[in-house]
Amino acid sequence: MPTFAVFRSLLRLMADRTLGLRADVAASTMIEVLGIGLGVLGPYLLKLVVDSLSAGQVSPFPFLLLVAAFVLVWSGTNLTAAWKYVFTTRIINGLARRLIEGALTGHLPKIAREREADSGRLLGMLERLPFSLQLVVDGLMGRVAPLLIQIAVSLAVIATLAPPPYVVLMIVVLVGYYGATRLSARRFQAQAEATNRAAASVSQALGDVLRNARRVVFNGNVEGEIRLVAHEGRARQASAERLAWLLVHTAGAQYLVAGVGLFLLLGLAGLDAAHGAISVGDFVLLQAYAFRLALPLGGLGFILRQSGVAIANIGDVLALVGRESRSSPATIPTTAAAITIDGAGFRYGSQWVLRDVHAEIAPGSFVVVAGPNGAGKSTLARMIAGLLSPSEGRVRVDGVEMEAIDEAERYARVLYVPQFIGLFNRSLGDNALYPPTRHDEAALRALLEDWCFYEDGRPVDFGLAVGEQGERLSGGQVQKLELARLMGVRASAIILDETTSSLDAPAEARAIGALRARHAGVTTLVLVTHRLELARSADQVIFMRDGRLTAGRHAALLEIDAAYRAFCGGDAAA
Ligand SMILES: Nc1ncnc2c1ncn2[C@@H]1O[C@H](COP(=O)(O)OP(=O)(O)OP(=O)(O)O)[C@@H](O)[C@H]1O
Repeated sequence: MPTFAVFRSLLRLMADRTLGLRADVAASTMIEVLGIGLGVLGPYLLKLVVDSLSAGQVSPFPFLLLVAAFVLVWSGTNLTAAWKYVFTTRIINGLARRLIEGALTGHLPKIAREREADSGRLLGMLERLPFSLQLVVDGLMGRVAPLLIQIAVSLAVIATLAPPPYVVLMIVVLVGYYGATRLSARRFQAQAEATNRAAASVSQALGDVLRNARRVVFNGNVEGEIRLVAHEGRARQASAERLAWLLVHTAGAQYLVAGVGLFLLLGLAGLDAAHGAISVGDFVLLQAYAFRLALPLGGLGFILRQSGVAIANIGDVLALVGRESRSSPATIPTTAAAITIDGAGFRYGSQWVLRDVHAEIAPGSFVVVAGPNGAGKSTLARMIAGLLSPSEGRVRVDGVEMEAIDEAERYARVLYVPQFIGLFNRSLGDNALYPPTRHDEAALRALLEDWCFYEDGRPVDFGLAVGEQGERLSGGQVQKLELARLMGVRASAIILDETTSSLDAPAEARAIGALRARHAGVTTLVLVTHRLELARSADQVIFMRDGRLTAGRHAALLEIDAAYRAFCGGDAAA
């Protein structure tokens, strides 16, 4: 995102009434204006001190008054900088909060839908955001505007005190400085974006290793992974160094212009002062303003280097904000879904994994989707749930194509339970009662105890911290918890993508039996599974192989589909 677009978006957010930052922006601007005023006044008071000294006769009281005023103004200038920080901190926190909320609202649905979504990269991006805002809002926007004002005020003051050639000289120097900066700006921005991408790759690599700590450690590859992360780190470092060198070249050109200008200014002013054309005080004033301009311009170089990467980071986050709006609360469906799969197919990129499949799923029925690994079962399940749009044909729920329905409505109608149930690192109760379940704790506890949540019959502790991804629970317990939660969910259809894979056969039969009884007639249940115990009692089996499907009752499929017979193996006889 171009730098000015980033600035524009940030300014718009600062002015947004709902964000409540207007008062802080106004306060920080007023303090800045005060600081600039004092900053301009300081050198002028110093000139008066020097002039009164050069005049020879110094009366102590007015002189000390002048010195006191100078010291007060000097202290005030520094105090305003600290005072302003209180308000910029509020502005930065407000912006960070809004941007992080916006990015989560906009991007979470994408992460949920797409398997390739990369949460490590996003986490790094959001973690770097407050620091990036600090650099851009406080460092760049907070300094460039005052700097420009300061330049204008300094020029105006010099114009009133010094002969016109000095003003012309200063303008020429500033234009030259701007030109030297502008020349390398494009390369600088491209390199800053590359450095930001390299930083994101480090976040991604680190996130990946941390998430897979067990795989790394148990396979004895800590060294290998550290090397991999270090490799990404070196790439980031190399990119940051290239950025720093670009800045050195830019600074070289800038200071060549500024140095020549300063030499001419001080040289001419010194000679004029020596000849009495200007006073020594005027000379002091000129050099003070010249340095007042040169010092912040020099500091700007460092800010520019840091903020180039920061702007790229903020641009990335801004690009995620508002791509999807926060959905309005969905109406809770009251009838079971009828699902029609009509010539549907799906391809990932150019690779077709499903072609021209047809099936009808009756409302309120229990359907088992079975088939070998990679046959396309999850892909079909995700198409039914409206997470993937068919690449050909149509999938309709109650006669409506899912992509035509608002996202919140879509998920309220058809609830998809993914293959991997990642629990929150919260209490067992928080996970078990996670929305949209409407169960109460007592009912859920009774259910879990009935399903032998603990083999030894221990009471279920709802306050238990389950750990990251629920790792303090067994795989079967996680699935029992999820299935128990679903007992309290109201939806037109629930798609269980291998949600029973860790349960033993009796536990699976009991949990699915309970779900069927609970949702009888009001919810269509679709279970993706490799195990065929439940296929026998299902209202329909959808058997998938090589991206195609056959559908029917278990017994009928055994009759007509040799592949299904082979897939069932020993079960076929049963
Ligand atoms: N995001 C993706 N990008 C590219 N290919 C994908 C993606 N997701 C799945 N696939 C491919 O699509 C094919 C079908 O995958 P799918 O997960 O639907 O199969 P499945 O029948 O559910 O398999 P399993 O029983 O092993 O879970 C596989 O070859 C898989 O590699």
